[in-house]
Amino acid sequence: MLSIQNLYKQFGSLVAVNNLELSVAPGETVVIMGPSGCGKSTTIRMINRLIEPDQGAVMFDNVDITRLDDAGLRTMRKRIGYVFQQFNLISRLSAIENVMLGLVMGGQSKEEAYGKALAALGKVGMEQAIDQKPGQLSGGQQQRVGIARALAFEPELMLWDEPTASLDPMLVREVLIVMEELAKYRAATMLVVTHEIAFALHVADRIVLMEKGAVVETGLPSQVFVEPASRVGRQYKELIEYQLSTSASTLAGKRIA
Ligand SMILES: Nc1ncnc2c1ncn2[C@@H]1O[C@H](COP(=O)(O)OP(=O)(O)OP(=O)(O)O)[C@@H](O)[C@H]1O
Repeated sequence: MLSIQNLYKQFGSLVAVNNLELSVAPGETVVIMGPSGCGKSTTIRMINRLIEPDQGAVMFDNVDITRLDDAGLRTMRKRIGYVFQQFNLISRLSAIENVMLGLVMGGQSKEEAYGKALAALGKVGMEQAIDQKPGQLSGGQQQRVGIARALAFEPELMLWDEPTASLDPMLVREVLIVMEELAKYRAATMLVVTHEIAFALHVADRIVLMEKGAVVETGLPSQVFVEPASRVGRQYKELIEYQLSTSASTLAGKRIA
């Protein structure tokens, strides 16, 4: 469904993405991980051209997104949902107005947009708060509205750029649960950049590990995190083992276990 070929991006003298190759099959949930600055966000943003690639192709349904003109790109973006790290909601608009806005701007009638926005807010468990303004919502609720805004277009592909990174740790879970549900029901093909290891282990069909702008390893979570073939994979394995051992001993020490 999505095939990224030879993708390259340089900022000044810094090579952020270096001839990256990556494919995602229909319905798959692929999680991209790797150290800070390895080019994850730049890659995901080049797919819908929030960042223009210097070279390479992004084939989606046999169309090269990098070669689309403005009108073609606008049409294509309706098929590709994008969830940002920052929620980017408009503070003077209610939750449902935020979700409706893109639909109405895309030419849909208010009635049609309202119906789709309501359904999308229902999918993220926000039907009780449709009239609240962003300032009245928690960070987790705001991000769920951000997810509904993408879902309202019924996208075939959803791109997630660190969707929990701006959240208080106590609110991360509610967003991960929504993402897990979407992955479970294959609501869309999902390409997710995240540092949430538990989500990657539990929900991803496939993990892609990046280092220095390129893919260094790809495989099932059970392969990549258990028998890693790359340096980055071994670092994640050690991190997971450390987290498991410290949580187990802490729980035992606190007599919770
Ligand atoms: N607009 C820009 N101008 C200059 N350098 C940039 C720009 N955007 C990203 N970079 C640099 O490109 C490299 C890759 O950045 P990117 O944000 O893609 O990394 P990342 O893997 O998503 O990191 P993180 O996990 O910290 O978000 C980094 O060295 C970053 O500083």
